[in-house]
Amino acid sequence: MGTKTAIIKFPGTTCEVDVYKALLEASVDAEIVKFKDFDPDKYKAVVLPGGFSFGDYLRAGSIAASTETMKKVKQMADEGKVVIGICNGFQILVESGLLEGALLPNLNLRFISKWVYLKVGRKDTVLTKGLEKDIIKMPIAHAEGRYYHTDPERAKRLAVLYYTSQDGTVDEKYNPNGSLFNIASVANEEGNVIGMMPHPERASFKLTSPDGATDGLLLFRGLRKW
Ligand SMILES: NC(=O)CC[C@H](N)C(=O)O
Repeated sequence: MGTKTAIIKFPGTTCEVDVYKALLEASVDAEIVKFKDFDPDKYKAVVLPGGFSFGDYLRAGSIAASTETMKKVKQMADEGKVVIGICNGFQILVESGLLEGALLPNLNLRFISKWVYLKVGRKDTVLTKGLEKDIIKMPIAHAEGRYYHTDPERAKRLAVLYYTSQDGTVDEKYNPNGSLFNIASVANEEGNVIGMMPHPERASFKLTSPDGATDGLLLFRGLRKW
């Protein structure tokens, strides 16, 4: 089995270079791979970065979800390897059934781009295990990020990050898109498959964060430790 992390690029993926640089900063050995060239045996982990795969046609993530590539990613997940979806990557993971729930259009039907505070609900996942902070800060940038699950109890069980105030109050006031229970991220039970709407790669460098926040890097270091 390979030791590298694959960053998979579909047509329309836009965040692969940012993710690559952030993983490098977190000392994770990674490379960008075009979706058709992806060979699962070469990797121990996969990141599906953000963007607009296949132009977000039908629903964001739905066309990428039906590719042969995602069958291979599912096989990796079943073997216990790591699968991480960021923003459009999260949309692909729910569309392909690797994660439960759905990502609906934002309640205000607009693309929302802003920095948010996030409360960490689960510390048994690849990205949050051993995380020293309980509240982290990162930007969101999406039009279809309203998390929904038909079973509210399951949603609570699987939730990893919640939109919150700076001091950790989870309230509708701090819900940017209408997500169920303010959920910004969910993982599977095992914690090896995780999706999140916020962009950790955009909060990994002091130079490009408004107040020097590098909480995204803490999450990527989780992958390194795992
Ligand atoms: N930043 C992104 O990954 C964009 C997500 C997605 N295509 C949306 O607009 O909902």
